[in-house]
Amino acid sequence: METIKNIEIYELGSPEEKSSPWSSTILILKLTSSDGRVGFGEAPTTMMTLPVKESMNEVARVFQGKNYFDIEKNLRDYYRNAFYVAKSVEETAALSAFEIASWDLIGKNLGSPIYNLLGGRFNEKIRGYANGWYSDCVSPEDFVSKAKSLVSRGYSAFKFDPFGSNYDKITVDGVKKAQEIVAQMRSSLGEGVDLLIECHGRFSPKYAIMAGKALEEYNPLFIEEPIHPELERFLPEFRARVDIPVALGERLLNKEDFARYISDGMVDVIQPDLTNSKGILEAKKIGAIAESFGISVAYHNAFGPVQTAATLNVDYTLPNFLIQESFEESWPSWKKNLFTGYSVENGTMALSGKPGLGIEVNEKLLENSKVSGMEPLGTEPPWVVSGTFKP
Ligand SMILES: O=C(O)C(=O)C[C@H](O)[C@H](O)CO
Ligand SMILES: [Mg+2]
Repeated sequence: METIKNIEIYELGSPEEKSSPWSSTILILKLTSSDGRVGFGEAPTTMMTLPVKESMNEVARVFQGKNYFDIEKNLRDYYRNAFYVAKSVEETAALSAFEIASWDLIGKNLGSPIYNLLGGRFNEKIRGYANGWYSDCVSPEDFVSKAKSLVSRGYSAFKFDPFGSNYDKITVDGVKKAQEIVAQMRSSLGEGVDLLIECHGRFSPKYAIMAGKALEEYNPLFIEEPIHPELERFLPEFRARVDIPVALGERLLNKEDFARYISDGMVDVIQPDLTNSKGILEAKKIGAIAESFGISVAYHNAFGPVQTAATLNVDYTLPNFLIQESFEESWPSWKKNLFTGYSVENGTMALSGKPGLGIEVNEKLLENSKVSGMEPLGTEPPWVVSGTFKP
């Protein structure tokens, strides 16, 4: 029986090269098995780096010495012991890292890419959309100029948050400014490009409807997290009043949450983040739940390279896959060079096809990028693309 022997947690970053404020550090898990194989996982950070890192130490108490093939049993074993915390984002994020690293070991043990163990390549091409590209963009011209440079590199879909510093409420001027940005993006880039509107869950319901209705005529592919996440009971009204598909899911933590949102008519496109919602197998199960309701999947992917590789392995296998988020174009070099094994070219994402996740680590960079703790908060919330939370 092959077991999990060594567990190492790396908090990585670079004081010189900041990444997106919410992921200027990443948490990488390295599992070494009794048969000498190495598997990598990743947990997200945002405002929770240290709690997630501590939760990984808690989860290690369950996974240490276990058979890494026993994905279902090991996660259930944690759940049965955790009692109070099994649905905290810190715990599900920590569990995700161990689950992803276990799959990396499984694929390497069997000599197979993970996607071939989950149903194979239903999708040959994975269309990516760019996020993170619009730092310091305030005017419509700013957004268009940066987007055009990515169009020239093959991207045909762009996610962006055009709402500046509006929060809870939005002013008439704020709606007008957002409308001008989206209108200019549409008129300059044409109908062949998909526009994905990010709200970051910033609005109260009525203001979300006001903002959403102002953007209908530009036919966005979807509008993401229009309403504060705790006010999800108003999403059916938003969907009835605004003729733009609603996307959400990065903050949902398990298949039960997604089943509830879908069956209660709250969402049109789901966006699970498999480093928040317990990893690869849960992501596949969530995708199947959505498929049974005719709902598409566009996995959230905003942190690091192990997350991208794990997500791509699931993307390949989903009949109801829609489009894949990528921040790679805006990553600093330390994050870009940490692993090799997948590509993001001309707006299309692809894995190497090597066993496991399909990626290889740069050991030297792994050792040399160790940091401790997030940088202090700035003048903007850490969840925005830098330089955009402006009136
Ligand atoms: O990528 C997205 O959809 C985001 O909303 C990015 C968020 O700012 C990030 O995930 C916060 O942790
Ligand atoms: Mg989002």
